[in-house]
Amino acid sequence: MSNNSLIEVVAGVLYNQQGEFLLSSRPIGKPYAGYWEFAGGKVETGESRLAALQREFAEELGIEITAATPWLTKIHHYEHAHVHLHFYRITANQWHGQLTAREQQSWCWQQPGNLTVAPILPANAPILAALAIPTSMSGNLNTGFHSATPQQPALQILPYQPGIATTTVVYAPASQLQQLTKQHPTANIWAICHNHEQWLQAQTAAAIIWPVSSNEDIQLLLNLLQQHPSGVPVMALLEKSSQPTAQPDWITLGVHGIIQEQ
Ligand SMILES: Nc1nc2c([nH]c(=O)n2[C@H]2C[C@H](O)[C@@H](COP(=O)(O)OP(=O)(O)OP(=O)(O)O)O2)c(=O)[nH]1
Repeated sequence: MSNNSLIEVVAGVLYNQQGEFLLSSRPIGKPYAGYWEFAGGKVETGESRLAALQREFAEELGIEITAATPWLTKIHHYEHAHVHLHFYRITANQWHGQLTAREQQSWCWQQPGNLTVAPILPANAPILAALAIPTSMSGNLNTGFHSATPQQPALQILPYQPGIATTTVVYAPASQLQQLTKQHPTANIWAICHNHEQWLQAQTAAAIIWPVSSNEDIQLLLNLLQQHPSGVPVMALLEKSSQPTAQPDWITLGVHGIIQEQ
């Protein structure tokens, strides 16, 4: 199937001041009516993605979005349409107005990692899992990483080793991902990447870890985020030795979160 037959869709993960995000139910009359989704919809011809997001949030929820950060992208084939989904994050200070259900839909605030509504749109399950990944972590590649602030969902990830419990979240070099996934199909594996080839391999991982120790690492990551937006969340691992290097504004460039090396 050519890319031309893909329908471009934008969807926004809208946050409130408490760090909760918004889900809405799809109105009656649409495919998957009653399923929960992020507000959004199809990009119209000649419209930018941000403009589409602003229009959809105004039409569906009566609020104004002033900015949004590109986050994950995903292609999904439904029976009714083949969609290219572009997910954005919208922080509490990037929108204003009174939330109003303008399409007879329901909406509710949800905590990352603790969903209380069902069913959700089939394409959205990995997206909701990604939301439960903290945006701030610390640790090091030898011993593992953990959430850095108490407000974040708690998470610990450990280096992969044979025999480790499959309920543990682990990381391994991207080159080993395929083999490890075959051995442990249900495991939650993050992939460490340093280059373009590994970035593509890692698109089946639960998340990408991108170690940053030089300006070249930064440049390559920024190019990849631009040219091959990721379907899985990307964590920039800021190595101690890289601290004097000027850091870009990672989150607005599409990185999910930061891991500070300790
Ligand atoms: N809005 C939204 N759509 C999603 C999400 N996840 C997902 O797979 N989709 C799919 C469902 C639909 O096939 C497509 C969005 O199309 P839509 O029918 O909601 O778009 P729209 O509001 O522009 O609809 P319409 O004007 O054509 O009635 O993307 C999501 O989180 N939010």
